[in-house]
Amino acid sequence: MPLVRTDSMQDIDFTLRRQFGKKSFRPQQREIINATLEGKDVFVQAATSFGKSLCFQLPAVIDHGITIVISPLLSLMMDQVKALRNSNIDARTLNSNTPFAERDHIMKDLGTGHPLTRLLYVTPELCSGPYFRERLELVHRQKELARIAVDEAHCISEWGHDFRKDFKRLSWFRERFPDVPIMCLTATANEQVRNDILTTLGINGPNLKAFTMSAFRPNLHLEVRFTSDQTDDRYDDFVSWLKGVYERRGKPDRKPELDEMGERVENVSGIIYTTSRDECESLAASLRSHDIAARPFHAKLANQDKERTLQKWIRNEVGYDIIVATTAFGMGIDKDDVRFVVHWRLPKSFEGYYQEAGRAGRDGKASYCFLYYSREDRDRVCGMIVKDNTSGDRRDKGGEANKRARMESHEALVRYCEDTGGCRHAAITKYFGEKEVPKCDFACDWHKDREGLKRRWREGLASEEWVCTQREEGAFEDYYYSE
Ligand SMILES: Nc1ncnc2c1ncn2[C@@H]1O[C@H](COP(=O)(O)OP(=O)(O)OP(=O)(O)O)[C@@H](O)[C@H]1O
Repeated sequence: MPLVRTDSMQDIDFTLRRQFGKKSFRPQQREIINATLEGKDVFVQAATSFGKSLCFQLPAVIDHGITIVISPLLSLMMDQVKALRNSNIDARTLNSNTPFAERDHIMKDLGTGHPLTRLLYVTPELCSGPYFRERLELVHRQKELARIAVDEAHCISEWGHDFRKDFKRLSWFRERFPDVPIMCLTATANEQVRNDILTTLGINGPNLKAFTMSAFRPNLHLEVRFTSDQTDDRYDDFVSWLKGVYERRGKPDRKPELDEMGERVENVSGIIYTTSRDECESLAASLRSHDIAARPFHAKLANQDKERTLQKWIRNEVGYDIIVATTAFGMGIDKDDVRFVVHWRLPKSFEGYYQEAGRAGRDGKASYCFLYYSREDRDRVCGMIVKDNTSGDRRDKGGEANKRARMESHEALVRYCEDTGGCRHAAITKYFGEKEVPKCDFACDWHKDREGLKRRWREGLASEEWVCTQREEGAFEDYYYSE
C-alpha cells in the first residue's frame, strides 16, 4: 500500500491557493480530490473547461510519492508540464521528444525508488516498455507510487472515435499494482465507452467512485450554418458576422467600456478550424487582406513560429486575434477568453466537434460556436472515414467495433446538423447519454429562431439528388484531413 499522509485533507485549500493560485474549488472538484486522497479509484466525466487537470495535479502535490499521468497528446503534456513548472511544481514528461539528458535524469530519479518528481507525464506507448515498467516496480516497492491518472480516458475504448491501441495495455497497472489508486478523466464518453474504460482499467469494483457531470455548457451559443459547394458563402457570412461584432463594440455606448478594460475593438479572440493546411493558410491570408488579424497554425509550421503565434494570441496582441487552425491546434490551450470557435467544415466526429467547440468561453461568458455544414462535405468526410477504416496504415488501427464507432459518430454529427426540430444543447447531452434536458436560455439557433432555422436548412443546402449525382461521378473523392 502506498504511504498515505493523514493530514492530506487539511492541506487542500492551502495548496489550491498557494501552489495553484486559485481562490476556491469549482463544484465537485473538492469531492473528487478527497475521493482520490482516500485511496478510491475515481472516474471523472466532466465538460470541457471544468478543470479536470486540477483533480490529479493537486493530490500529486499534497500526497507522498509520484503521480504518473498518462496522456495521448504530446502538446497537451508539454503545456501542462510548463504550467506546473511555472508554479514551482516538479513536473516532467517522458515521451518520444524528450531530450537524452532529461530522459536520463528522469530514469535516474525513478531508479532511486524515492523520486523527487511529483508528476510524470507519459504516453501510453511508453508505459508498455520493459525498462520503464521495471523502474515503476522499483518505485512501487518503496511505496512511492502515489497514483495513476489517465487523461483523455475515452481513448481506451474501441467503442469511441479516438481509440488508441496502447491505451488498452494500461490494464497492466491494476494487474501489477492492485493497491495503487487509479483516476481516469474524460470529457466525452457515452455509456458504452464509460463501461469499457472501467473494465479495461480494472476499476469497476466497489472501490470506484464515479463523478459524471453534465456536458452542458450554457454559455456556448451553438449554431449550424448551412452551405453548399455551389453557393459557398462561408467567407462572406463569417466576415459580415465578425465585422458586425466589431461595429457594435466600436459604438459610443460600448467603446468607453472597452477602453477602460484596456481592450481593442477588434480583440475578439477566436479559432477557426479548417481541415487542410492549404485552406488554413489561404483563409488566414484572405482574412488579413480584409483587415482581420488572422494567423495560420498547422503541423508543418516551424515550432518557433507556432510558439510565437500561440503566445501572441494568448496575450491578445495586435495582429493575433484569430487563429486559423487544423486539428493540430487546441488541445491543452489554456486561454479562457476565446469568444468564438468556427468549424469551417464538418469535423470527423461528434466528440471531436464538441471538444473543439468547447475551447470557447472557458471564462463562462457568452461565446459563439458556428459549424458550417454542407452535404458535399458530409459525403467527403464519410468517404474519408471509409478509406481510413480500410487502409493498412492507420496508426492505431482498431477492430470492427472501432470502425463502426467512427462511422456512427460521424452519422450522429450529420443528424445533429440536419436536425431543425430541437435544441442543440439537448441533442448534445442526449448523445452523451444524459437523461435530463438542459436549460438552454436562447443559446442555440433553434431556441433563437425556429422558423428561420428551418428556412435556412431548406434554402441553404444542396439537394440530395444533386449530391447523389455528384457522388456517383466521384466528385467527393480525394479529400483528406491534415494536421
Ligand atoms: N478551482 C478553480 N478555480 C479557477 N480556475 C480553475 C479552477 N480549476 C481549474 N481552473 C481553470 O480552468 C481551466 C480549465 O481547466 P482544465 O484545462 O483542467 O479543464 P479540463 O476539464 O481538462 O478541460 P478540457 O477537457 O477542455 O481539457 C484552466 O484554466 C484551469 O486553470
